Amino acid sequence: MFFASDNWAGAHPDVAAALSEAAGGFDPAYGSGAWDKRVTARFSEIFEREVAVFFVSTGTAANSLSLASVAKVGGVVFCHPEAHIREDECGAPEFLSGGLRLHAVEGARGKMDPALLHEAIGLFPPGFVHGGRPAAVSITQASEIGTVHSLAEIDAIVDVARAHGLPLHMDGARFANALVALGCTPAEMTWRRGIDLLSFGGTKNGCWCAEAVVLFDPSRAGEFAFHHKRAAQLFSKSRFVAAQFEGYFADDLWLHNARHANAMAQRLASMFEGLPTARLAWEPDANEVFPILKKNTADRLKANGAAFYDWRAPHWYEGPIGEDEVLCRFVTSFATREGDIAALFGCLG
Ligand SMILES: Cc1ncc(COP(=O)(O)O)c(C=O)c1O
Ligand SMILES: C[C@@H](O)[C@H](N)C(=O)O
Repeated sequence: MFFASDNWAGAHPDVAAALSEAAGGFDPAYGSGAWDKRVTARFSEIFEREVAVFFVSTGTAANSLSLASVAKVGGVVFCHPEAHIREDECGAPEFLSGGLRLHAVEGARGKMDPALLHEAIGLFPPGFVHGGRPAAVSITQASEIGTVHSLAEIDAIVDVARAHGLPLHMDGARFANALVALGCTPAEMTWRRGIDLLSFGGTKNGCWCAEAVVLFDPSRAGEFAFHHKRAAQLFSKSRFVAAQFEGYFADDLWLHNARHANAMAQRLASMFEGLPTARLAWEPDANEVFPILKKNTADRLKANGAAFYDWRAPHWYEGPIGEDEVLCRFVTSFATREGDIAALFGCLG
């Protein structure tokens, strides 16, 4: 009954098979081999335009290098207070960019409020060296609290960023989950809306260790390559990341995995809503479920072997959480089975 994180799930057998298949023979190293070229071409097909792709080891690396590539001296990146780049990357974006600062912009359900974003950017008037200067805007899709920006919500954020001449980064650690939740195309959810740089995550959705930075303006690849190498993210045997993505994209496995994970989250959510000792803090849009449980219910689930996290209530969340209650996070994945959910609730009798 593992619901702590989709990071706990293993690799999908088809991705594992693709990796094994790539083990034999020789192929040029450092991103210049046949696998690399094939997978870069596949990314361009998926996004319906030529893109530059750089494999990295973690989502933190993808986020940090994306932001480093648009950094300026005294630069400020605008993101939600709960953004992973601000809360869970130990200063890597700031460090790898040579000192970018992250400025939090409030908004409900894990998504920045465009009006507040416009206001925040205005706090940094041109030439006011003391405060620094705007450098980029970053959104997370799907968000850290399992919500998904609608296309209109992305447009509203992009409009503000464009009005101020700022590039847009998307943290897509759970990109596939958001994509299938919206039912749109990868292009519609990214560059056609004005997204410039994408952290594309495969690890949580069935890969062993496969993350990538996707540049929708391939002319930026030359400069990005130096950020990538300096951060020690240029894999010598990059074919083994490429091979994972090849298996991941084959027969739309990535979309099937994400649809399954999201469906399991919906199932989990409906089960919580049927419990007298639980209620949903907010509806899940993707594969993360946030119920408020009676503490003794949470304790019983853990005592029976369920793995999930207690979660700090976001400050935009106004719903009451009683003294005898706790907000929790349950994450589903491609590997979650109906039986896992039945077992979770079975132990409550
Ligand atoms: C929203 C989000 N972004 C990025 C990441 C990347 O993190 P990591 O560096 O652990 O791969 C995670 C990890 O779970 C995440 O939840
Ligand atoms: C750091 C932790 O939050 C991780 N990103 C997860 O979602 O499980």
